[in-house]
Amino acid sequence: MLKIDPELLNNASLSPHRRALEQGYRWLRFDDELEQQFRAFYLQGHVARVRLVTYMCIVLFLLFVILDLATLPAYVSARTVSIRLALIIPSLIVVLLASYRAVWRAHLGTAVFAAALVIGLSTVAVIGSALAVGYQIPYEGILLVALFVYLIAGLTWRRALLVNVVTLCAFVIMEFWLQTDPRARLYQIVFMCAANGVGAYGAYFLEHSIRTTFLVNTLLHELAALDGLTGLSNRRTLNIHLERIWRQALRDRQAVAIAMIDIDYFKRYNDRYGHAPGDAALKAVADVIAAQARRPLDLTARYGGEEFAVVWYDPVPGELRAMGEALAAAVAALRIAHLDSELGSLSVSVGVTIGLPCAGDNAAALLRAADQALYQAKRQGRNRVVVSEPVPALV
Ligand SMILES: Nc1nc2c(ncn2[C@@H]2O[C@H](COP(=O)(O)OP(=O)(O)OP(=O)(O)O)[C@@H](O)[C@H]2O)c(=O)[nH]1
Repeated sequence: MLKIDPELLNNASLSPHRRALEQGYRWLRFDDELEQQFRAFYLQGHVARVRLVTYMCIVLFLLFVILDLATLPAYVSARTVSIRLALIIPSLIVVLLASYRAVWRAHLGTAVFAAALVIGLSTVAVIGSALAVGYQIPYEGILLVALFVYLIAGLTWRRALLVNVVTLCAFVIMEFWLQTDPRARLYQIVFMCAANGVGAYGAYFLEHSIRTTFLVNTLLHELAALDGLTGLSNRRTLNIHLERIWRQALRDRQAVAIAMIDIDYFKRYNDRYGHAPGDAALKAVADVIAAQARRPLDLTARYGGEEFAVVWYDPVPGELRAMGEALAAAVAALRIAHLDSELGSLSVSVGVTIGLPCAGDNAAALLRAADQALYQAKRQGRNRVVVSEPVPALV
């Protein structure tokens, strides 16, 4: 198993990904929501490979058809070739189609699972159909299929195990039914079980590592993009997001608004109540701020210390003040006691501004204008909202 650096876990926020890494996933399953995310990640990384492997399989099975026609008596090859052409090749074509059609791609995993099942059972049928007419054909092909299903097909471990257990059962039944040589039967069943053991063991560790990679990837992304204390975006993410939606707003001829929010007298709060309650208050304020920007292109960030930013894409200009006041009211509604503030409870000052992007400008001017509005709110006595004039030349 891959060992995770404990420092990485200590620094990451308490996300479901961190929890999964701490709790482990020896049964190769996460909680429902995380499992869905993992499946999407797994599929995304496997589409190209599954497609390539499917082409290889089609070529391989067509070669088997040629081999059957060249080496087997006609009364045997008539059976084996028809199974390969009527069942195996069509199931592989379905997988190929699912890998190409965007609308079907969500079902690619199911298509591979069904194809693997068809291939496993058809291979048993190929061997059985020959045995039924008294002809022993090499059974090694089915060992190849078992290892292929575990290690190459891109199936999750549980699905690969299910396919192989079903195939193994069918193989054992077929051997007892049609195999007349008890020594051959014993050897073939033992080798099938051994191939399953080796395949299942290898596939387990492979998927465990892929799950670890998925979790660590997400944690690293969180560490780079989010603020560790509040879980909001950090300043770097804010800047990247702002530049991105600025360009989009320029294309769509839409406005962008920013609110800068700063907790009032937070130094006094820390001094009176201590740093840990200060952290808890920051987190509570961050949570209510996060609830004020929910549309896909909106963003809430911790700008630094006790200062936050909210970005709204395409807001209604006449509602800017109301949006700023909603932020301040949501914080006031927390009723966090602050006896060293005139109000007796924690409050925020808010500066809001709006801009309509023009070619050649950038979002920094908007951020500066929101910061100046916040500065004015502080100078005017705190616990208030100042809405600045739209950024000149931007609106
Ligand atoms: N507990 C805690 N405090 C923090 C954190 N980040 C910054 N601070 C504190 O926030 C305080 C900010 O103080 P100032 O910049 O003087 O602002 P203020 O006391 O809020 O005064 P005004 O903004 O003018 O109302 C400082 O005491 C910082 O130590 C943090 O992550 N946790």
